[in-house]
Amino acid sequence: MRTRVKICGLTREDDIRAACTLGADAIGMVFYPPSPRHLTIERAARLRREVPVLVSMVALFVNPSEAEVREVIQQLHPNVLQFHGEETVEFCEQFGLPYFKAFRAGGPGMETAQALAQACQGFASAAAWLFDSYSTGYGGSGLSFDPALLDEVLALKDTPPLIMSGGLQTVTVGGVIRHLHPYAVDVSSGVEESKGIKSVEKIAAFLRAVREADGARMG
Ligand SMILES: O=C(O)c1ccccc1N[C@@H]1O[C@H](COP(=O)(O)O)[C@@H](O)[C@H]1O
Repeated sequence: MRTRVKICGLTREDDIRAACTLGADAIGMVFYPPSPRHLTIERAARLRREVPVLVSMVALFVNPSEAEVREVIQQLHPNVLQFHGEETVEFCEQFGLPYFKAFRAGGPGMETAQALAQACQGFASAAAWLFDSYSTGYGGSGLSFDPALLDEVLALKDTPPLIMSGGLQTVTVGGVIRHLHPYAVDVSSGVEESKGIKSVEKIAAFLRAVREADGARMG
């Protein structure tokens, strides 16, 4: 199966058009005010029109209120919700939409492979488990993490699909795909010129690297 690609933290129409034209499977929009990639509902509504049918729009939150999530759902009709904070499983499930639960590997309560696997198992209803590095800003940091922290997760049976993120770049994504065989990869900083400003060349190179790694895996 080919590796799906989510490009996250887009803030410009041109970047969304380019990412979708080049073959991204999902576009992430950030609804977390401290992030330099944060979008207001009004801005996101304009960007939403650029996401073509059959490409997923993922709405990313960090410890949001229920009302904030409902407002985004009502106004923007995301295909998937991504929860990147300390949300509970009950909170994530209540919206009736598929959701990705992000785990910040190496962070509080997830310092070991065993603790990380235990944290994940509480979210069996997630559409995917997403693995990011730990950073005080919650994500989009460009930092990677030690893949050994995933050892126990990879040994689990019947898990939701796994999405790898955390400082992925064109030069590193191939190795991640070859070693971990994730369902998808998620990138933000690695395809940017500056925070929130994507580079079409970097997006193209990243997608090329994913296809090359998939080609090598499938022989
Ligand atoms: O993109 C952000 O600004 C962001 C803010 C808060 C939480 C998560 C955020 N993005 C997610 O972070 C990871 C890793 O990003 P990077 O490639 O290391 O920059 C990714 O899953 C983004 O969806």
